[in-house]
Amino acid sequence: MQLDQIRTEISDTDQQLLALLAKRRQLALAVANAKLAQNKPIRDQKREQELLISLIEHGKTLNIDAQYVTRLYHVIIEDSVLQQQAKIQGQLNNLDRDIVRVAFLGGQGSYSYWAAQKYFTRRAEQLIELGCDSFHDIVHSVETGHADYAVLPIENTSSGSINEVYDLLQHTRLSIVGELTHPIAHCLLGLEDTDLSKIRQVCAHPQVIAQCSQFLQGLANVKVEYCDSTSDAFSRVKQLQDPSVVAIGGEAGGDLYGLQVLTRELANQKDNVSRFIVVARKPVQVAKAIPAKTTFIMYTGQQPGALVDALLVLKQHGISMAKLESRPINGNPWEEMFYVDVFANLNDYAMTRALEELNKITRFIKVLGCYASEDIEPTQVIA
Ligand SMILES: C=C(O[C@@H]1C=C(C(=O)O)C=C[C@H]1O)C(=O)O
Repeated sequence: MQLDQIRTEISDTDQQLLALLAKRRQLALAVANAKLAQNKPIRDQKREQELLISLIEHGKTLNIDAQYVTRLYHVIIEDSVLQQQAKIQGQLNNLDRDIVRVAFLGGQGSYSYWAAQKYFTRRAEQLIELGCDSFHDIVHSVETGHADYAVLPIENTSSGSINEVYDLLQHTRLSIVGELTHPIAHCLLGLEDTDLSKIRQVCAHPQVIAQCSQFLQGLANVKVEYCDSTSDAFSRVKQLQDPSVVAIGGEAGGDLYGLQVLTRELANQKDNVSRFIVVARKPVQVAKAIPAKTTFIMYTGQQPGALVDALLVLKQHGISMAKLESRPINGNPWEEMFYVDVFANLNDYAMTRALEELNKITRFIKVLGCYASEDIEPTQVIA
C-alpha cells in the first residue's frame, strides 16, 4: 500500500474510534438515569474492575499490552463518570445548559481559561468568556450578575493554597458549586528566534513564579516580571517582539499567541496540579448517587483545645476531612478563620448533626458550599 492510502485508512480508523467513544458516552448517560431510578451510586468500581480485567485479557489476544489498555481505560472511565455526574447534577439543580457566562483570570490561554473550558464543556452548549485581571474582579462580576459562574484556583501541589482566593471566600455570599483539578505543565515560551542563553526577562503570574522558584533561581541576570495572568505574560512577549523576553505558561496557551516552547517541566514538583473551585450566586444540591464535598469556614475562638474540640465533632460523626486551612481574620490580629473541606453531603444526616453541634461550640460558622467531588480515582485492578 502507498503511504497516502495507509494514512487514509488510519484516519478512517480514528474516526471510527471517535464514533465508538461517542456511542459509549451515550450508553453511560443512559446507565446514569437507570441508576438514579434504582437508587444506586453512579460509580461502580467492581463493574469497572471486571471490565478492565476482561479488556486486559482480550487485549493480550490482540497483542495490545496491559499497560496500554489500562491507560486508555482510565481516561475513558474518568470521562464516563464525570459525564454522568454532570448530567445528574444538571437535572437535579435545573441548571441552564445553553449559554453560560464564566469569569476567570486572564484571557484565552491562561490556566484558568483551560480549567473553565474543561469544566463547562460537559455542562453548557456555549460559553461566554469573561476574562478578568484579578481574583477580586472575578468574584465581583458574579456577585453583580455580570457572570453566572467564576472559576478560581484554590490550591496547587507546588505552591500550596492560594491565599487571596481563600480570603475572598470569607467575605462573599457566593457558593462553591463545583471543583476540578487540572494539570499545570509550565514551559518557557518565547519568539521563534529566542536564544536561551540571551534571555533578559521572564514574564509570569506570581503563582507561576512561586511554582517555578527553583528553576528561576538557576537563571542568572534575568529580571522576573510579575503579570496579572499567564495570558497577560503571553501577550507581553508577543507585543514586545524582543527575543530576550520570554513567558512561563502552558504550551497550548502559548500556541494561541504564536509562542514556541523553549524548555518544559519548570515546576518545582513533577506532578504540578491545581485545584479550581467553581462559584455561583445560588448553592447547588448534590445527588446522593455522587460523592460530595462540603466546605465550611469557622472561627473557634482562642480557648485551649478549641480546634481539637471542633474536629472531634467531625470524628464523632464519621466525617473525613479533605483539607484544613487557616487564614488571618481582618481586624483581629493573630486570630484565625479555619476553612474545612469534608467528604460529606450537606444533606447527610451525619453532616447536619455535626454542623448543629459545631454551631454550638464555635463563635462563627458558615457553609461555603456542597459540590460534586471530581476526584476520580483510577480503577484499581488487584493482580
Ligand atoms: C457506565 C457505568 O457507570 C460507571 C462507569 C463505567 C463505565 O463507563 O464503564 C462503569 C462503572 C461505573 O463506575 C456503569 O455502571 O456501567
